[in-house]
Amino acid sequence: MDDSGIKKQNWDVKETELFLEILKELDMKKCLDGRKVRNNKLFKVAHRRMTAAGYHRSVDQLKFRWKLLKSAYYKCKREPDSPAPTKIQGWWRYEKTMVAIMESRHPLVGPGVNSDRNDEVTEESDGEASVLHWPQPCPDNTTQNLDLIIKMDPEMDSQLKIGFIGAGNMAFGIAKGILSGNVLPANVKVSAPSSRNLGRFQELGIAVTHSNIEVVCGSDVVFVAVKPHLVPLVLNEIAQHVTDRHMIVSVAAGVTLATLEELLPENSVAIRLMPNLPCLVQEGALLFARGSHAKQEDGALLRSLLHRCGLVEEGPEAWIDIHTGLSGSGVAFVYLFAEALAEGAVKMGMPSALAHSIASQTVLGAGRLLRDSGKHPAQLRSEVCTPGGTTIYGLHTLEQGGVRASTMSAVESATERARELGRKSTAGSRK
Ligand SMILES: NC(=O)C1=CN([C@@H]2O[C@H](COP(=O)(O)OP(=O)(O)OC[C@H]3O[C@@H](n4cnc5c(N)ncnc54)[C@H](O)[C@@H]3O)[C@@H](O)[C@H]2O)C=CC1
Ligand SMILES: O=C(O)[C@@H]1CCC=N1
Repeated sequence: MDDSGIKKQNWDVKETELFLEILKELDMKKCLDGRKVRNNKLFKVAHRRMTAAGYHRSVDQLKFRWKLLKSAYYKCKREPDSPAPTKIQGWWRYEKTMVAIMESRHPLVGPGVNSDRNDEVTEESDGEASVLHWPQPCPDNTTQNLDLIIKMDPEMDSQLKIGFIGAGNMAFGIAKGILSGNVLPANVKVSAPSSRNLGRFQELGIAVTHSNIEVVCGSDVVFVAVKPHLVPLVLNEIAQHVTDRHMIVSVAAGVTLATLEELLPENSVAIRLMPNLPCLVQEGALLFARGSHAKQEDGALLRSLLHRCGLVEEGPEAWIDIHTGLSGSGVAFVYLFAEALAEGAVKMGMPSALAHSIASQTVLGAGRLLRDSGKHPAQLRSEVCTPGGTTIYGLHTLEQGGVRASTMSAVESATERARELGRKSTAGSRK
């Protein structure tokens, strides 16, 4: 076979970064066990995702690129002080992600272990790109992880039918996020009693109806996005149409999995999700908990659907109310702070429009730096403070106003309120 096309590839930075991010997200450490068939599946998923992003590389090209990246990683690991040049141009850009990928599979690559450090290649050398030599079989959960990856295959998302009951702000935020992934607008339907909010969904190409039952009958995944007190009413209405085909995802604050499961037919797959409004701009923070009949792969499917909405995490149900206070409601606390920042500037004489525009950019920049640097907020705060400078004077004033205690109390109150709504929904569902 002529493999010159495999060896001579010009990869640009963005493409390589995307490839590594995909491998990291697919958690390849758990999936590659040296068996060619599994490697192939993993690289096929990566190939589809790269293609969807506009990068057309064959599976063999991806494997060869990965082999070169691994080779560079081992070179640097062997000679940390003055690594020999690698065959990867601009290697330093990728080193951090490679370390994250490789070192998360630490038990397999540590010193003295039969690691794959000897399978280095250069672009001119061996070129046996189709077999990756992984050191030893992964534990038995490999098959399960592979199932998860296959569930997360974007092609699968594109075939799913998604329904929303309720056409409010949160349904719109999630729908926008989902559509920026692999779900097609033609596969989405939303219902609400009045047409008032439906227009903006139609603008996205989503079908609309006034019938909740129509949404359920035409969907695999149904998001229940009505106000919490309406959840029992809606679930009573749709229950007899819910089958084992469905995954019912409630975003209602406080409404517990126990309530959802009580109102749905036996063995229904129910998930409790707490999103937040920045899903609208794909910067949401979402936490979900699975009901007693929702399997790990149902969680993986939901993650895959929502991955463009922002950060998606799974946790025990007890954390959902806390997340509601921290993040579902927390965005409103941040807006209050942004508004107050701007008003402070207006008070000092700046035009309002400019003050608000700078306040929003300040919140955005502070948030991105906090997330991307991985530093503790106190560390970043100290980096802004010059001794005797302006910031420490301002911080002193904030502390005198009790901003820290009142923010903590705000999260606490919102969490408690979510718990209270949960108790009410449980009582309501038993009536
Ligand atoms: N807005 C937010 O930032 C967040 C909201 N949530 C939760 O999301 C849910 C929805 O909240 P929002 O979107 O803010 O509310 P919203 O008031 O904007 O939307 C509610 C929608 O439900 C529709 N509706 C009312 N009765 C209905 C029925 N019987 N059948 C079908 N649709 C019906 C309304 O027409 C409206 O379109 C709530 O349970 C809330 O706790 C969760 C996280 C954040
Ligand atoms: O205020 C509420 O009840 C909803 C839940 C979290 C954000 N908004």
